[in-house]
Amino acid sequence: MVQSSVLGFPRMGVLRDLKKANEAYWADKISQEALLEEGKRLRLAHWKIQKDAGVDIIPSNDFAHYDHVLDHIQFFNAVPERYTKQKLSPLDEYFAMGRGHQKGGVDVPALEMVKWFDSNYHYVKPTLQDNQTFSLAENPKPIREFLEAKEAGIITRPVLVGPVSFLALGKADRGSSVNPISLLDKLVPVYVELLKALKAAGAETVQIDEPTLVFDLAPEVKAAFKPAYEAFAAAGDAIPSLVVATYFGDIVHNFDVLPAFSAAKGIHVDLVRNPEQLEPVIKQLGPSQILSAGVVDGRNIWKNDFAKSLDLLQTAIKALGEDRVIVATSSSLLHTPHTLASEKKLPTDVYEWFSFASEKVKEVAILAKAVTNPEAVRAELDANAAAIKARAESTRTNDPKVKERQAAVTPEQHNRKSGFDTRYAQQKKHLSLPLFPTTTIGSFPQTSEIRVQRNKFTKGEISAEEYDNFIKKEIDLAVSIQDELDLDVYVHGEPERNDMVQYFGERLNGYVFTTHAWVQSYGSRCVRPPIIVGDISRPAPMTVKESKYAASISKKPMKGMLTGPVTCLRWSFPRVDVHQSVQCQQLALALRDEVVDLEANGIYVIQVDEPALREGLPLRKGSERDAYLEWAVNSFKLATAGVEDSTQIHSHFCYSEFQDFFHAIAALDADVLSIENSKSDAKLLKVFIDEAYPRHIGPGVYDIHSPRVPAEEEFKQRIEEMLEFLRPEQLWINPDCGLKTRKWDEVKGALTHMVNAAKYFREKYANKA
Ligand SMILES: Nc1nc2c(c(=O)[nH]1)N[C@@H](CNc1ccc(C(=O)N[C@@H](CCC(=O)N[C@@H](CCC(=O)N[C@@H](CCC(=O)O)C(=O)O)C(=O)O)C(=O)O)cc1)CN2
Ligand code: MET
Ligand SMILES: [Zn+2]
Repeated sequence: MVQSSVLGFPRMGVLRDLKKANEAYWADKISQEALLEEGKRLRLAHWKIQKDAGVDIIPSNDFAHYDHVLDHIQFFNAVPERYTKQKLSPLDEYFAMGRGHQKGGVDVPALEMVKWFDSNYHYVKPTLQDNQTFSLAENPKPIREFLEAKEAGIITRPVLVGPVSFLALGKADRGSSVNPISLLDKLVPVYVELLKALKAAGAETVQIDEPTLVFDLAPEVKAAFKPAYEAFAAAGDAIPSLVVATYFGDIVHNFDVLPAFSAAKGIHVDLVRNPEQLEPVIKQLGPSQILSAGVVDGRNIWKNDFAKSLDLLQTAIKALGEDRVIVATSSSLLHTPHTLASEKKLPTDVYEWFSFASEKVKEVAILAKAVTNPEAVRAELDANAAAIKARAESTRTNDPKVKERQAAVTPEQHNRKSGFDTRYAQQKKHLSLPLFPTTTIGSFPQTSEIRVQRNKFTKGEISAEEYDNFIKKEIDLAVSIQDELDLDVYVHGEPERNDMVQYFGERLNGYVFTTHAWVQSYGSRCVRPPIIVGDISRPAPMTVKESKYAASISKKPMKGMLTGPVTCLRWSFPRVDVHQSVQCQQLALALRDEVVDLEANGIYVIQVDEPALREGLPLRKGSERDAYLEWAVNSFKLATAGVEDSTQIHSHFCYSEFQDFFHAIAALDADVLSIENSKSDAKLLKVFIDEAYPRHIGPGVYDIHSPRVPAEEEFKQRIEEMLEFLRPEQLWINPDCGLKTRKWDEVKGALTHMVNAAKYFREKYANKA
């Protein structure tokens, strides 16, 4: 019999229940018991959804109150001393690592949080010491949750991040220099202890995730698999059997690692991303090893094409036999929304094209039956074929006008009229900016008042005019505060935007959007990615009204604010029927019109944000990366190059790893770049001298993720450090990202100090000149 399996289920619940419970607990509105009870309720509900769908292998320990990697940090007792010494309850210590803790005399910042592979999910980085030790926490979470499910009558397959990936995804703590992978010998025995305990509790199999296998691995990381998995093999029957799971890429380039898993029961591979790895992987399996075939997409919301999946599954069964193939999701379903059933406003034809997590678990179960006995699920197969056909034939997907315009794109459209020196000379005259110009990244606090008014407008409780007037008042407030702060380039504050991507999706043809399709981004923060269903075009200006109004009441240059084509694409659910480069170029053309319209309406500084440009970089070096960089950079240039030399194009990136990516950022040819650098060493800026970067740069001078207001001295010191690497006439002074998650008093305090520091250097350098 072919079995079905799910690698992980989303945690938030139907109505973002977990977000609400966590935030209520943080605000002291509910007790710790109430929060833990809510977690338990959600886990049970999610197991039941999978059981009722007929899934054979259901995961446990995939749930997390904040992040699953953070769970491992805690149950392996790898919590840095700055947290343990606070003697908080385990739950509070856990949240302190996730989001910092400032309460009752305790003041510790959060651990670093970074992107999970190429997704918009963020995990907490294991932060390791030179003298790091590991041990198993008392009553560790994987055991607790396994028993919880068992009590409810479900024998689950616990999920663990494997030891090599756990270490490889970590880093040395500040002040330590340990190479994380060198800690393997200390960590593996603790895994063995945990696996033994799981076996004793009744677990037959464990899913052990080693997703780093899709990367190009450093030799010492690659070499770590053998000793780790030999230690597991040596434990024999004392531990459950293991299925080693990989996802988000292919593992063919790491086949020399596979012998390390010879004692494992099976290997899971992502056949959505890389179907071509199926046959080579089959050849690599040991004589009785199982293939877990990831055919149902964990990263996107399209209904599975059963005919296509069944083809892959048949190939596997022919080679391995029914008992050695498991039908699975490609990855955890963490990256998909909870259920399509909540969507009451989708066009009916389009509704039939999608599957969210609760529907995907049914697909896995149906495929497992269909592959050996199609007649048993004939109705489901027919309905699926009809839905796939309807989408293929839909007129929604095709817009001949968009295609015509794409066919007519010329190389010249990607280039500004003149080089930077000529442009800058004109911009200087036109904008009359001082040395060390100050600005912000776009958003100002999204207050609860703003959310309430938007919600009322969405529900029809206030009219469009009332909502517009409210937004105007918010812009008035933002402008008057910037007057007081004496900033140099203003922003309107983005009060009209629910989210920097969703907002644009809602204004473009070719998109549909949802009402409840939330996906966790980090901790309790969620996003509702809009869905690209067809060719994209712009029916009308999207931001001109607000920017024009803001400019009309402002005595300084007003910066227009757009989300770039790559970020719009990456933070949406893209189509899978045309290449992403095609969708990105369509977005670029729509944004190009917006940029030109902003300019025509008196906006002469325009920022096009691309924070997802780096995240979209293919995980492995090589030709795929080069191809991505070419179309991604071209899309940005196409979107922005339609303006006069005197109009200044800014772009913003909020991640610090720009070194390996420098050439792509430089190739964008933006007049001004703002980058997140506040948490890293200013030395990283050296690349800008080494590469003789000619244009202007605003490395974030402070971290907006923290409520903390840095002193004026800290700003001065930071700027002083930056001036070691950047020329004074090149340097802008700005925060490291938008201020939407902050409160107004924090913003005013920090920006006052920031502007004062800029003025200090302005004076100092004026005297020098
Ligand atoms: N798409 C995207 N990805 C990103 C970022 C980003 O800004 N956008 N930033 C980086 C970090 N990730 C982030 C992700 C989410 C949030 C965030 O603040 N999310 C908000 C939701 C934002 C939103 O869409 N809000 C809507 C809907 C608000 C809402 O909750 N409405 C209630 C009803 C209104 C109420 O009574 O509160 C509901 O629908 O239930 C709005 O403002 O209109 C949240 O989780 O709280 C921040 C950073 C990387 N990835
Ligand atoms: N303009 C956007 C903002 O200020 C850029 C955010 S990048 C995640 O919020
Ligand atoms: Zn940002």
